[in-house]
Amino acid sequence: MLVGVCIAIRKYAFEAGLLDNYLVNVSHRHKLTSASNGVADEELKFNEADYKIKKEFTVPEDLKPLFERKPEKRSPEDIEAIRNVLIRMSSFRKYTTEMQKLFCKIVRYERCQKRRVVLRKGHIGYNLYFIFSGAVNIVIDKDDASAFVRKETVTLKSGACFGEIALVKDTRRNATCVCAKDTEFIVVDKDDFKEAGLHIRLQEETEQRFDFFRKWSALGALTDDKIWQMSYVSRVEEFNHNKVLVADSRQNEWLWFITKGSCDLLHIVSLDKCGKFKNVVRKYQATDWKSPTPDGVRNSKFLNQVSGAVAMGSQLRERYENSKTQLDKRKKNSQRIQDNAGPKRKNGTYQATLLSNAGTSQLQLLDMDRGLFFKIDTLRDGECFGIDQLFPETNRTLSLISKGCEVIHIMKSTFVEMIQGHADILEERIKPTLKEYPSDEELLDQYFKNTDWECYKEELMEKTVYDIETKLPYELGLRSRIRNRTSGASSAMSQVNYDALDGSQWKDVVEFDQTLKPKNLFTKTEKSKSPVIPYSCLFHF
Ligand SMILES: Nc1ncnc2c1ncn2[C@@H]1O[C@@H]2COP(=O)(O)O[C@H]2[C@H]1O
Repeated sequence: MLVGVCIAIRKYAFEAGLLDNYLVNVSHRHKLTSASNGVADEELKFNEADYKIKKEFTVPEDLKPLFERKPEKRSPEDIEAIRNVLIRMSSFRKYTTEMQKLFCKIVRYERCQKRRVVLRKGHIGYNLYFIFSGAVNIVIDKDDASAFVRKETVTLKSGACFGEIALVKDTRRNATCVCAKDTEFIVVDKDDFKEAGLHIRLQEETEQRFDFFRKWSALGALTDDKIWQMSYVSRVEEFNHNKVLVADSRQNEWLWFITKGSCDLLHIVSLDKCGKFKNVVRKYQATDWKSPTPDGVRNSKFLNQVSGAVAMGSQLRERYENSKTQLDKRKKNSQRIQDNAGPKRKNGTYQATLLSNAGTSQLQLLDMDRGLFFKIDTLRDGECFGIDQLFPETNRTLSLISKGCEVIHIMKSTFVEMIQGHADILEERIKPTLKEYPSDEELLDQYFKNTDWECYKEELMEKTVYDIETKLPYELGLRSRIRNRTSGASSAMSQVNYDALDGSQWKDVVEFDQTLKPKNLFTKTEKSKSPVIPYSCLFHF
C-alpha cells in the first residue's frame, strides 16, 4: 500500500511539473551554497555512491587463527564462528546444517595473489576449493597463459566452488584454474572430503544436473557418457531478485537453464536508427509545445513523459552499464579511461538533469542517443537463455534479469563441443522450439500508441475537472485549490486555454489498447499468453 501511495504522489508531482527537483536529484547530489562567510559560493555534494562499500567482503582477521587449528582442536564455538562467515557463500549454503558443521571442522584458509595457478590440468587432485572472495579463471588448456586472453575462459566468482571433478571421479584435473585477482579460498583436503562423505553429496548434485539434461528431449541422441560430461562441467547457482545475469546477450558466453523461479528477458531497442521514433517526436514537436492548443497540450504531455522516462531509464542504463562491464573487465577499464577522458556527455545522471529542465527537455530528444528497454518474456522452470545465440542469424540484444531463481549454466563452447557429430540437435530439435518475439517495429508501435492513449486520457480528465471547477461557486473554495495546484507548476498544463480543447483530431491516431501500461515503469502486469510489454523505459546510450 505504501508503494502505491508513493507511486501516486510521484505521478501527481510529475504531472504538476513538480518533478523537476526530483529529477535534478536523481544523482543524489544536493547542492548547498554558503554565502554567509563572504567567500564565493561553494558547491557541496553528497554522493550516495561514496558511502557504498567498494571492497569485497573478506575473511575477518580474528577468524583466520581458527582455520589454523587442527580439526580435533576446534570447539563447537569455533565451528559456529566459522559457519557464520562461510554461510555467505552460495555454494556452502546449499549443504544441510549438519554438513556445513562438518565442513567447518575440516576446512583450511588460503589466500593467493592474482595470476597464481591454483591447479593445473592433468595433475592429481588433492583439494576442493570454495572461492570466498576474488575470482578464478578456468581454462581447459594445460597452459595458464591463455587464462587472461582467451574468450572461452570461464570465470568463477566468490561463492562458487571448483576442483570437485577429480575428487569425485578419482581422475586427473580436467582444467587449469588461475586467480583472476587476489583471491581467498576455503580449502577442503581430499581425505577429509571423503571421510566427511562430501563426495556423495557432490555426486548427488551432479546426478541432479544429469537428470535435468537427460530429460531434455533435444539431447535424446546423446549417450549417457556425454550427458555425464555435461553435468560435471555445468554449475548450479542461485540468484536474488533483480540481479542482472546477462547484461548484453552479444557478450554472453553461457547457456542458462532455469530450474527454479523465473527470469525476465529484456530487449533493448536502439532508437538511433529508428525512423519511426524520429517521426513520432517530430510529429509531436511540429506544434509549438507551449501553445495553448489541444495539440500543444498533448504534445507537451507526451514529450514530458518521454523525457521523464529517459531520466528514469538513465538509472537503469547505469545499472546496465555496470553489469555489462562486470562481464568484461578489460572493457570496463578501457570504458573508464574513456569516461574520464571526455566530457560526461554520456553519463546518465548528467542527461537526466538536463532533461528535467522543462522547456528544453523536449527539444533535446532528437539530439541524443537513445534506446528503450522492453520486457519481452519471463523465462521459467525448464526454459533456457542463450540457446538462440548459437544460431548466427539471431543478433538481438537481450538482457537476463533474475526474479529470484536457480539456474544451471554451462559454457556455450562446451555445450557445442558435447553435441559435436549430432548436427540434427541444433537444426532439427532446438531451432523449431525457439520462441519468436515481436519485432522492434511492433514493440515501438505498441509503446507509442499506448503513450498517446495515456496522454489523451489524462487530458480528458483535466478537462473534466476544469469543467466542474468553472461550474462550481467560488465559495466552495475548489477553484482556488485547483488553481493553486497548477499555477506554480512549470508544466505546460498551467498555460492551457481549456476552452480551446477539442479532442476530436486525436481519435484517429489513438488505439484503445489498454494491455500496455508504459507509465507503470518497472512494474509487473498480469501474466499473458503472448509476450507483452509490462514495463518499458527510455534510456540513452
Ligand atoms: N567448463 C567448465 N565450467 C566450469 N567449471 C569447470 C569447467 N571445466 C572444469 N571446471 C572446474 O575446473 C576444475 C578443474 O579441476 P577438476 O577437474 O577437479 O574440477 C574442475 C571443475 O571444478
